[in-house]
Formats: sequence, C-alpha cells, structure tokens
Amino acid sequence: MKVTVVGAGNVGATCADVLATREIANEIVLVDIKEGFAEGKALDIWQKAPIIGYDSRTVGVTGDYTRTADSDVVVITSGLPRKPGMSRDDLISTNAGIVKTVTEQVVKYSPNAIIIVVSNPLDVMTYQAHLTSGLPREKVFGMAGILDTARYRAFLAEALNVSPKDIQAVLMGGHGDTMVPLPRYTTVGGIPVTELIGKEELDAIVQRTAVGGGELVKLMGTSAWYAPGAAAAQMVEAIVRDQRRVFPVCIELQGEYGINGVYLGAPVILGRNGIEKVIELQLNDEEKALLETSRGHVKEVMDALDNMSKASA
Ligand SMILES: NC(=O)c1ccc[n+]([C@@H]2O[C@H](COP(=O)([O-])OP(=O)(O)OC[C@H]3O[C@@H](n4cnc5c(N)ncnc54)[C@H](O)[C@@H]3O)[C@@H](O)[C@H]2O)c1
Ligand SMILES: O=C(O)C[C@H](O)C(=O)O
Repeated sequence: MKVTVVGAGNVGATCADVLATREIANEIVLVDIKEGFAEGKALDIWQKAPIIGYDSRTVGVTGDYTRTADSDVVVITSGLPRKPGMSRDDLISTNAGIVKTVTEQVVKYSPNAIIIVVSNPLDVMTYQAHLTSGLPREKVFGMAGILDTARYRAFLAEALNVSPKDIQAVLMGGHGDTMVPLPRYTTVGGIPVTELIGKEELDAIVQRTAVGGGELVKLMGTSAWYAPGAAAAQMVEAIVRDQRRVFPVCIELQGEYGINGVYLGAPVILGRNGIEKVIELQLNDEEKALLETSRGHVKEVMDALDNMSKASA
C-alpha cells in the first residue's frame, strides 16, 4: 500500500512517522512546499527504522507530485496552524487556497486515492477538497472526531484513574467549540460513564474537550501534533487494512440526522472503500439542538468559502 502525506510539518511528519513505525503502509511519500523539508523528515524517519525495527520506506519530495502517483490514501495536512488568540476559522483564506492547489495535484496523480483532510478549519477544508476533487463523500472526508474523542477519553481516564483503552466514546458535529458531546454513549469497560462520575465533573470534562485544541495552542504557541498525527494514521490503518472500524469522521451528511449538504462529524464505518456506512444514532432533543447549532456554525463558514470562491472567480 502506498500512502502520501502532504505537509511535512508537525502533524504531517507525526502521521508519516506513525504510519512507518507501525508498518501501516509499505511506501510513504511525504510532500512539502518548503525546499528539502520533506526530504529531511522522511530521511530521519527512515534512519529510525533500524533502531525501532520496521521496514516501511519513507520518501520525501518538494512539490513533486509525480512521486505520489497511484497512492491508495492521501492525507492532507498542509496549511497554517493557528496561534494563540486565533480561531480555526481565521485560517480559512490562506488554507483554502493551499488545500485547493494540493487537492488538484493529488487527484491528477492519484485519481483513485481516498483523501483524508486534516487542515483547518477542518469541516470547511474537507468541503474544499470535496469541491476540488469532485470525489464522492465516501472518498473524501476529514479527521477530527478521533482526536476530539481521544481528548475526552484521556481526560476521563485521568479523572477515573483507569486505562484510556477502556473508555469508548463518540462525539458529533463540527470540529470546534460547537462539537456535540454524547455522554449517553460513553462507556468505561461497558459500564455507562454516568454510573462512575458525577454530572458536574463530567460536564467540566466535556467543556474542556470542546476547547481542547485551544488549551494546547495556549500552552505551545502553535497547535497540537502528536495526537492529531496519530489520529490521521489510525484512519489510514482502518482503510488499508479494511478494518471496518467505527469512528467519528467529518463527512458530508446527505439526509442523515435531517441534515443535507453540510460537512459534520458523525459516526461511520471506515474500511477499504473509505466510508462504508454512516451510522445514524437516535439523538434526544437536547442533542439534536446542539447538533443544529453546530450545523449552523459550519454552514456559515462553508458559505463564506463559497463567497470567497465566487469573488476570486
Ligand atoms: N483536524 C485536526 O484535528 C487538526 C489537528 C491539528 C492540526 N490541524 C491543522 O493541520 C494543519 C497543519 O498543522 P501543523 O501543526 O502540521 O502545521 P505546520 O506549520 O507544522 O506544517 C504545515 C506544513 O504545510 C506545508 N505547506 C504549506 N503550503 C503547502 C503546499 N501548498 N504544499 C505542500 N505543503 C505545504 C508547510 O511548509 C508546513 O511544513 C493546520 O491547518 C492545523 O490547524 C488540524
Ligand atoms: O486547535 C487547533 O487549532 C488544531 C486542531 O484543530 C486541534 O484541535 O488540536
């Protein structure tokens, strides 16, 4: 299997490193626009192979998409990360241009690839990749839900003093402060989380999760990369190994949850064909209201992207 990761910065290089270290693909191509940057990162990952013991080949290129030809999966991480004081939406004008150019090159050389978008603002950059590639929603979708649920699971594991491996959870909605927590569907080793933790503490964890990206931006001056890179690699793994994993993924809803034509996080089955199925949960009135708020916010930013595209046409 051949996997391309576009953007050899913090998230892209971490994703490529996890793909190589866990031998998820036998050939990994890292692409960046900065001269020599992807080549250096790929060489460094390859030189780690004898130490850790893996044989996935990593290759880096500067803007040479011929080297990415016939990739099975492409992960797009190119674009600016936010700085303290910024929202993800503030990145839209720069990153839309980058995601558009990159997607054009990706589909030119790998027309059959499945595309996973990571660049922010995530839901709208996934929409941009969909518009540019013309691919069906099953083959172009975004990574955010695995990261958001991982944060939630990590906070819960800390609060309950249990292994994060035993916490199962799902979140929905846009990747941002309007994400939709679903504590009703959170279990700890099969036990509903509400039996193990009080409402106040759980609400505080949900709130911390919603602003989890911002917490890290404040601490580091730029956004997170270890968990995001690993989350994108986990999606690649589900596809190349046809695992049919159940993950929350950013996908264009086409009537599910009563929503049409908006990119939002929802639980799906992920396998060899990309999105194998969108799972429709029975939401209660409170959850439906939260999802509607999230839909409204993402739709506004999608409309802003449409207006930008019209203005520049
Ligand atoms: N979806 C998520 O959950 C999530 C999580 C973390 C970060 N992100 C987003 O991912 C993006 C990357 O974050 P990062 O921390 O890796 O940033 P970074 O600055 O470390 O890396 C971005 C890389 O993209 C490259 N790049 C820019 N334009 C390019 C182009 N046209 N072609 C190829 N490469 C190009 C840059 O040279 C840089 O190396 C940001 O937009 C960030 O907000 C999303
Ligand atoms: O917070 C950010 O800007 C990056 C990413 O979306 C995250 O949640 O870590």
